[in-house]
Amino acid sequence: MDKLRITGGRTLHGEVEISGAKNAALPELCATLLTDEPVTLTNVPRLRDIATMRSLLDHMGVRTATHGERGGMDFHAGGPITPEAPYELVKTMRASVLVLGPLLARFGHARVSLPGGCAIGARPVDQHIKGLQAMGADIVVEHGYMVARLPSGRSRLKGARIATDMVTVTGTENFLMAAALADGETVLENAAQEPEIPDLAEMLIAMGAKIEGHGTSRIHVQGVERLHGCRHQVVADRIEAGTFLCAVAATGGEVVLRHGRADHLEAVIDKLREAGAVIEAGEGFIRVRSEGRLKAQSFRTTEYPGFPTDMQAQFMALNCIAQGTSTVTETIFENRFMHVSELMRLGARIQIDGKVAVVEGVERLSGATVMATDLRASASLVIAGLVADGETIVDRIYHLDRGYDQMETKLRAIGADIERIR
Ligand SMILES: CC(=O)N[C@H]1[C@@H](OP(=O)(O)OP(=O)(O)OC[C@H]2O[C@@H](n3ccc(=O)[nH]c3=O)[C@H](O)[C@@H]2O)O[C@H](CO)[C@@H](O)[C@@H]1O
Ligand SMILES: C=C(OP(=O)(O)O)C(=O)O
Repeated sequence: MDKLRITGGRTLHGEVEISGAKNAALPELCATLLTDEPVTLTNVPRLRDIATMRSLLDHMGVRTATHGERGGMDFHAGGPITPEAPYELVKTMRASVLVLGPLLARFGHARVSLPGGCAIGARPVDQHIKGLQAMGADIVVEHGYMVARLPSGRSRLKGARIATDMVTVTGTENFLMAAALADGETVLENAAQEPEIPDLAEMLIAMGAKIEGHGTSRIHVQGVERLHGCRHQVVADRIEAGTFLCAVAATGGEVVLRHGRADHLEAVIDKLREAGAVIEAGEGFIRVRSEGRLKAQSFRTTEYPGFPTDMQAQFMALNCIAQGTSTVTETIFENRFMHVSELMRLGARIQIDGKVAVVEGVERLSGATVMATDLRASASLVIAGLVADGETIVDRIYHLDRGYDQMETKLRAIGADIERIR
């Protein structure tokens, strides 16, 4: 099993290219199921989750290929498609639930395994099921599978008003894709506004979908009978960019993130500035400079445009060595503090009380062997390892490979002492 060996204490200098967003690319790969014409995506990141999603599409009969362009991938769901997502292929990736909407919308039936258990919380899919039922689908859960079909006599989902009990990102994406091919108008109330949603909507519009209001909490979709092929560039990964910003802020140094979108990261950038980092941004770049000890920042995770839960662990690593005491409140997932015990093995002082972690900044961390428990927890341990004295070994980095495109190569290029070992 791969591990990372990090020797801490180096400042970071240079440039990093930010990859395409995992959380935009995953629904966009699923959207290729909506048409029998070829679709080209560019800027698809090289990640384990993308490879898993590609295997799932291959299994269904979609022809997939990579090409020379940066992150270029071609998809063609023009032949016979088996609308089934087996457990073996979906167990490691929750985003596999995103094939349900497109399969139902185009083929009228689907059999999709419930996604596997996830360390950060229970993560039910009840809202996905309820919303698609409101669009006329019959869905039963049996033997661990969602078995969905249209009632006899119907060939398309029907437009509906869907108001979810909470804001759900992949739920909104499933409904968008399903509604694009439905009969009539769908209105999504309480829709997620994360930048990955408008990016998916832009792709669907390029395929011929009629969508308005994406990027707000109310989205209108006028269903069309068929969608055509398109070419779409995956938006830059705001969480990868935020992770590098926190890494440089914590270690000190000056780094430019190419393709970074500061407008998608305002909540994180505001906190980094308050902490003392200097951040400038322009068209397609973000520059971060940091020296000396930062001031700890309290924050609370909320839906976009609030502070993203996917940046909580990385910012907490920074708070561990900042001056002062901070509170970190996690409101989205009930079990997203698993990095805390590992950060404490490096010398961090943290106490958890329900949804709140109280972090007392210390002057230094000291390297140790730690275990990654989930994707962003892994990134927080890497940041902590970069600032800790001596050697840190981060074990189980298959979590990191799910969502970061060559993280150690990018960090080494800006001066980090980090290597992958087996
Ligand atoms: C592939 C992808 O894009 N993943 C992101 C997506 O996950 P994902 O879309 O799975 O997260 P949601 O926005 O759906 O989850 C928000 C909350 O709603 C709950 N919920 C959700 C759906 C449902 O049917 N029932 C239910 O109870 C969840 O358990 C969670 O507590 O948004 C999360 C919140 O920004 C991010 O952390 C993930 O990185
Ligand atoms: C939780 C995450 O991803 P997923 O929803 O794919 O598990 C994440 O990207 O931080």
